[in-house]
Amino acid sequence: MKIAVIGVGQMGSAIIKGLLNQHEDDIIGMNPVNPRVSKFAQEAGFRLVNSSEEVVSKKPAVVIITTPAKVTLAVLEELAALPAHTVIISAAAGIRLADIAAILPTNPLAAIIPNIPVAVNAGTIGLALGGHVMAPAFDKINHVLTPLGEIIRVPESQLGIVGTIGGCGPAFVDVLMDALGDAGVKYGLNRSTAYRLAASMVNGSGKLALQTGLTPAQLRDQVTSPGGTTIRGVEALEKNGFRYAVMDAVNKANG
Ligand SMILES: NC(=O)C1=CN([C@@H]2O[C@H](COP(=O)(O)OP(=O)(O)OC[C@H]3O[C@@H](n4cnc5c(N)ncnc54)[C@H](OP(=O)(O)O)[C@@H]3O)[C@@H](O)[C@H]2O)C=CC1
Ligand SMILES: O=C(O)[C@@H]1CCC=N1
Repeated sequence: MKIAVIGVGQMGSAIIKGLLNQHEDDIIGMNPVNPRVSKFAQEAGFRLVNSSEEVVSKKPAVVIITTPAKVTLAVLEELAALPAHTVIISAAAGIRLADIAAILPTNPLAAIIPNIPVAVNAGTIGLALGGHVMAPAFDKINHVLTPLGEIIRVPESQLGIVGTIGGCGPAFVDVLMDALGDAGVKYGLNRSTAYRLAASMVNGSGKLALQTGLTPAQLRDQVTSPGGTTIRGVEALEKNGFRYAVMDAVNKANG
């Protein structure tokens, strides 16, 4: 399938890596030319173009927009001549499906908020469908997104909070892993061992939650042995407002 990714920055690159890992789609990236993106295209092995006209002329089956929100509608205007069957998937946080439909009224539309782990096919992708998504378009959306990670389908009204937890969340977890890494170094681990330990622990905790379906509180209770060490750490987290700090991070990012 011919897939164009418009905006080959952090998110666009992660999506391209995830797509190239999994199947042999024909990937076209579109980005203003610069050494960073040229090097990435050469190393990863996809075609790079630098104008919307070139994207339109290639008649892609799916276009994924990962440009900054402030330029996204202008970029979509440039893509208005795409064939009506081209599915448009916008990953630009804050751009509404209605705004896209005003520019591309006949194309099947979807809005997503992916996250950076799509690069290793372990992403979390909030998905809201827009107009004209009949079975063939839905199949194309699934073809593109399923290999990238878990799809959380929600009404568009919930895409903001899904994007805050799923899309911003990796940065919050990265802060946690960074702090755990520092703590490991304080107690004598070398830095790479400390980071590997933290990442593996986060990976396993997520996997256990998904596979068992237990609540976070139930899982925490499995770890806190009576009179043991973990409950003392949990007490310190409560004393220091960890739970509120996390909720307030979501408040701020979602605001
Ligand atoms: N990063 C993330 O985890 C997530 C990001 N998103 C969304 O993805 C979008 C991009 O974010 P992010 O990747 O972090 O930002 P980046 O700044 O890393 O990437 C944006 C890319 O878009 C390119 N660009 C700018 N203008 C145009 C244009 N007119 N045509 C084509 N390409 C253009 C930039 O080019 P240049 O090389 O010149 O800078 C850059 O490569 C945002 O809308 C954001 O909301 C959504 C979910 C998660
Ligand atoms: O920071 C941002 O604005 C984007 C949206 C979700 C994750 N990154």
